[in-house]
Amino acid sequence: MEEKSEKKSTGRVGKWSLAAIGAAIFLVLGIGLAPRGSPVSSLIHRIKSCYCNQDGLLNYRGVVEDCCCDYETVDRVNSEALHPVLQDLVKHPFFRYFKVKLRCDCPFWPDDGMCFLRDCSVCECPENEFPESFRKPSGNTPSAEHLICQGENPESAVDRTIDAKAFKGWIEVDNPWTSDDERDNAEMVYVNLQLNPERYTGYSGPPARRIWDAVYLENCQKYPSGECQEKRILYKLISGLHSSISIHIAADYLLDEKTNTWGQNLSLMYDRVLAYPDRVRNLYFTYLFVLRSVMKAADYLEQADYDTGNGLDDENTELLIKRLLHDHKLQVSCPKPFDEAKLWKGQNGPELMKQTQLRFRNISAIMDCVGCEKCRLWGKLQVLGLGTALKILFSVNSHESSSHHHHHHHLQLQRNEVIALINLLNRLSESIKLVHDVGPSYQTASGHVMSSSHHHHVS
Ligand SMILES: Cc1cc2nc3c(=O)[nH]c(=O)nc-3n(C[C@H](O)[C@H](O)[C@H](O)COP(=O)(O)OP(=O)(O)OC[C@H]3O[C@@H](n4cnc5c(N)ncnc54)[C@H](O)[C@@H]3O)c2cc1C
Repeated sequence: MEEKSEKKSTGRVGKWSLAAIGAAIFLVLGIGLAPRGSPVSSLIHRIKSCYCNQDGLLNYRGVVEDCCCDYETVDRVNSEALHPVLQDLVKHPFFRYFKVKLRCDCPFWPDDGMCFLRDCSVCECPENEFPESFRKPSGNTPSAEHLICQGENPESAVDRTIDAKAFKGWIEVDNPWTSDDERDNAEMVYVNLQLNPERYTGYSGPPARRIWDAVYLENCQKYPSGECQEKRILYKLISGLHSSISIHIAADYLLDEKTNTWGQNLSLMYDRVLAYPDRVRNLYFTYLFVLRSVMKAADYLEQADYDTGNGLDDENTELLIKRLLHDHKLQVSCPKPFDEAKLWKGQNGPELMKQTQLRFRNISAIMDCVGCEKCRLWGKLQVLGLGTALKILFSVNSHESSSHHHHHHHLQLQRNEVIALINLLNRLSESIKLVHDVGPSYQTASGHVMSSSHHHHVS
């Protein structure tokens, strides 16, 4: 396998050099000839924001499309400021427990074999592992029948061990962008996200492909060039999330099943994401979009109640949230990562928004059809996170006053939405860092398909 990939990657560098020369010729000719505002000039603008330098390495420069910050700033602020804070934050009790309906309740393909595979490991989870106040809303712990729906690989099962105290004081409110409802308590279980990292699970082939196809083909097709921002947004958000998922699979991959060796599979990262500049650009877009929503909800997030009954941890959570929201580097170099006020303004604005909302709800429902439990967990969490970002940016007070003060007066989030939002931002932040750190090194070391320094054995 290694040999095959080596050959592939050597060929790739050649292809990149040719692509670089081609792009340079195209730019030189195109800039002079294309009239302003024409499709060609918009294409040139896009190519200008991503080009290959003299070494043939892929390099991202300029402002991230549809956003307000450039690639270098995103990389710098992310690595130096946001990534370390987010990594710390998601380990705290408030952010590590996610309430989720894990039952595979697919409304689209009821006969999907994957969804009926049962494994009773969860039955062993003793009821006293759920803190008292976790159990109260639903009356009792959900039955094993309700809890279970996992794929055939051991890697795909969700570890449901719980070890902390409860949350309180959060209001349960609607989100017009998503289909799951936190109030649907009978079906919900709590999952410790730290015990269930998003990584390789072996979920692939036609079942996985069917999900992605349904997401893209039925709900957010790739837009033709020249399409308005409102029509691009959903595709870009999902594509950015898809890139992030692929990067996490490649970053934590089962390299050798026999010895249970996990590590980075850089050739996979390249083949699935880095080889497609569009997918990388969409990752940056999604990151900035979600980051903007967090910044817009700053007042709300700062005043929210992070009490889980773990004194010092909860105080730290509040401090870290403040640090994230008021980071000096971020405020100075990227104060408004995305400008949501520009959207839905035209005559068709409200109608387009309604369509986008319906499509997003559909995508959210499709997550119930993911036939691998761990993938479903992270799929649902991240789609809820995106839905929360969309709600913050577009649904709060959209028909009333748009004044700053008014906006915050009306914003209401479920605890679970906040958990999903911050965990999503952390996942995207990790992906941005991985692309930035290992992308160029992979291309330089063209013969090495896997990084040998990152392997680890798990017993
Ligand atoms: C919601 C969800 C969560 C998942 N989580 C996990 C997980 O945690 N661990 C795990 O091992 N597997 C997970 N999977 C499976 C994983 O995403 C892949 O489907 C699987 O690894 C097979 O990959 P593939 O190479 O066939 O391409 P896929 O990733 O399945 O892509 C399918 C097609 O979509 C297009 N495409 C790919 N990437 C992009 C992009 N960024 N933007 C636009 N179009 C794109 C391409 O045409 C590609 O052929 C998940 C799947 C889903 C649907």
